[in-house]
Amino acid sequence: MNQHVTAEVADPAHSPPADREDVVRLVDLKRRFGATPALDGVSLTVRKGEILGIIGRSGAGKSTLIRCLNGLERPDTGEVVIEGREIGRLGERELQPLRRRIGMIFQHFNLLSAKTVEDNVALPLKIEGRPRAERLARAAELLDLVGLSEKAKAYPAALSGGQKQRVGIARALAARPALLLSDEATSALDPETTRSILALLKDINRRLGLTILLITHEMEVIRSIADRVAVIDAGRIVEEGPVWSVFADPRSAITRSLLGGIRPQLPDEIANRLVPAGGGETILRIDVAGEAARGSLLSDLATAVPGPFRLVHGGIDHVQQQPVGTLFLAVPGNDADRLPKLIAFLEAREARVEVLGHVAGSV
Ligand SMILES: Nc1ncnc2c1ncn2[C@@H]1O[C@H](COP(=O)(O)OP(=O)(O)OP(=O)(O)O)[C@@H](O)[C@H]1O
Repeated sequence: MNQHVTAEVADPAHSPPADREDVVRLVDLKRRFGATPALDGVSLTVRKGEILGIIGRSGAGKSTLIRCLNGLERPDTGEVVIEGREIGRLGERELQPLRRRIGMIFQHFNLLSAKTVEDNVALPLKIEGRPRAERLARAAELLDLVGLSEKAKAYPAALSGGQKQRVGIARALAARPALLLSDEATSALDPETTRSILALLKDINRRLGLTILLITHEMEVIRSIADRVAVIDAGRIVEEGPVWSVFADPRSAITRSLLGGIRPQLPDEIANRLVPAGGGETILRIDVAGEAARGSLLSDLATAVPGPFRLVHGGIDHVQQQPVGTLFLAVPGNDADRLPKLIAFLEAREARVEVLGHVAGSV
């Protein structure tokens, strides 16, 4: 892939953010289908230059949110403001140019099979009535950006899924949008291709300052590239914040459940032996992040509260360059004073500690 953005690509619409102005602002959006509140008071902003991930389970309201954003659906109440313009009051004709400010990529790519790769990429410019030479020049520039120059004359059927999505990304950028809206864009791809597409999106975001709103049901996608995450459930935003802090300290049950697969869990062979009370060993779950996870927490703990403990599972991971970790400790012994001291020491270091239970003997 071309690692250098040409001056022609890095136009003002793509320049890095000078300030934190909002590209999209949703204010108390409500949309009901019969008795179902698909959106139940959603307020959100997408800031210029950021990658915001919206995650939710099936039926949470993600598609309705997207349709309200691109004007295909009118909310019952609330405002959709794109680059400072409230789209709710606009007629279909006024909506068209605003829609072009949003480039979209889709789970199933939505390429036109009868058109070549370069014509697919150039399609938004054709709709704008741009001359063919200009369209093809822009398509060539974008195919270079996504690393597919040699496929310009190929038809979509000759491409792999990952290549098709690269074409989709190039097409979404053709009209120099203010926002790239990614609707489950990696859900149909294998893990390796997913990683390469997410890396491409991150790269485009960094180098061109492109604002991205990414809708997904996979926490791994959020973790790989988003700056901020909003969790939607039953039409409401139940949690929102920088990705690393939501990973480190998920507040809602739905976030914890969405994180379930990628946060360390107590191995079954220990979890199955847990009992609420008794002798043997006490099993602690310790969640740490940021500064607390950077220091020498465990050796400091051993010095401050002498006596044995063992790390039985877990470790420190990195999310957005921030350490985020979960440690499972087994603390033997029946010194009733020691456990509260251990917990107090850890909490003073801003770790969250949970006593999961006890195992007879040792784990
Ligand atoms: N046109 C419609 N008519 C009736 N109910 C609808 C309609 N569109 C959405 N809903 C309902 O609104 C709720 C939110 O649906 P939505 O499609 O926005 O969720 P989603 O998060 O995109 O789900 P998925 O990931 O499965 O696509 C669901 O209960 C859905 O059944």
